[in-house]
Amino acid sequence: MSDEMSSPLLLGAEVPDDPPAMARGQQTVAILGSGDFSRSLAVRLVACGVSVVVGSRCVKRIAPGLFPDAVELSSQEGAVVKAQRLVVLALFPEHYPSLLGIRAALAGKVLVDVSNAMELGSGVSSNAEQLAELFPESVVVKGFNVISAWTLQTGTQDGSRQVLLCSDSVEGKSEVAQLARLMGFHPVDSGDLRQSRVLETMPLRLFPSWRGPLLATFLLFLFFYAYGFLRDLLLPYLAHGRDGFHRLALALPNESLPNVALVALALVYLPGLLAAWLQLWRGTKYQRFPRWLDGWLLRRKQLGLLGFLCAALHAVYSLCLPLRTATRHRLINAAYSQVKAGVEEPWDESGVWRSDLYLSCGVLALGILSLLAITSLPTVGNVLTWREFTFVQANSRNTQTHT
Ligand SMILES: NC(=O)C1=CN([C@@H]2O[C@H](COP(=O)(O)OP(=O)(O)OC[C@H]3O[C@@H](n4cnc5c(N)ncnc54)[C@H](OP(=O)(O)O)[C@@H]3O)[C@@H](O)[C@H]2O)C=CC1
Ligand SMILES: [Cu+2]
Repeated sequence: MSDEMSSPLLLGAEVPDDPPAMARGQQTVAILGSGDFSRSLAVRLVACGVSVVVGSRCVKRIAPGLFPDAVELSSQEGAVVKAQRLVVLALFPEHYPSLLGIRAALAGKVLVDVSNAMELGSGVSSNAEQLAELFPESVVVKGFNVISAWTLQTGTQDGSRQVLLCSDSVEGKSEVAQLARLMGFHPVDSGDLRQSRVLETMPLRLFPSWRGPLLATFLLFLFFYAYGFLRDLLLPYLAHGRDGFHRLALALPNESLPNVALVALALVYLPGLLAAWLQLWRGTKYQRFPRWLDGWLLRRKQLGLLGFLCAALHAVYSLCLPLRTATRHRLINAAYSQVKAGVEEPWDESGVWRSDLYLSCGVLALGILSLLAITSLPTVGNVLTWREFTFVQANSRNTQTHT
């Protein structure tokens, strides 16, 4: 588990901190549309000391009290005229052409497109690119589309602080970045307007970076489970008629899980070694890795967290072992046989030691793995210095020797 970002887009440079051209309170931002997104954004901006004018097709239809008192309501054109530079389009993209009537007013303004794609891999050009074509005299910046109206309103505490921005205009992008920063977000430069194709489909993708690791973990589990089934249940049954099929539900998963955890952990560290080896072999580090390796490197954190999940499940399963009826039965049976055989003190020194050491190693390994998992979370990783982070990551790797 390393500090890798989960998407190539997130690798974009942070937008540089410009000297504030428009300080707090001095700028007026126009928002076109009076729907959910518009309202949430207006509330947020007002709270951050930015003056807001909302442009609606019909101001009278807006319910009183929907927007904070500080927000000025106006016609679409009126709002655009009042805005110094930034005009946020809180409308659905199919309504962009309806703005052609106020094209002259929009000229020279920065249009912030917050829309999302309707389906994956639909058109060739994105909403933002189409907008730029409709309004060639305006600057188009794509952004905020991965932020929900809810996040805008409740603040930025709940994780999603990043605002991905893209535009062909560096200046426009940095103006929007400033606004995002003012609202407490973390603007990230995702490149030129072509990148909007990726940005717009992001909210539609369900855990994109988790799919591969989940599949790998599932297949690994299936493999170890099937192997355990063949070796410990089916073959003894066929060879000696020994019926151990009651182990299918708890004992067998419990034996498969640590194997999956270990292999997943190995898969976390393997691509780094492969990458280093490839760089040495090529004699340069300024060449791109093959796609499969790139994808693998980017998904190390997910693999590691899934490995951690398996290890944690293994711990819980192991704690349940003594609760099984089968265990109780075996215990009573052993006691009975012992009484029958007249044995008084069956203390097995090496067996006792082995079981204690085994459990102790398991607990330690899980503890270290937890540390690794926790420090790989961005919120925790951020409070560690780079040296501290690598120290934890490298040392945990060296001590993972469980089972
Ligand atoms: N809601 C969310 O959580 C998020 C929304 N977005 C994006 O924000 C944009 C707006 O979403 P949202 O606020 O939820 O949508 P709503 O349906 O709530 O609001 C859309 C607004 O568009 C305005 N509008 C302008 N022209 C037209 C027209 N011709 N026909 C109908 N409506 C028109 C209307 O305002 P009026 O009548 O005042 O003109 C209407 O209130 C979308 O592109 C969406 O993808 C992005 C991220 C999150
Ligand atoms: Cu174990």
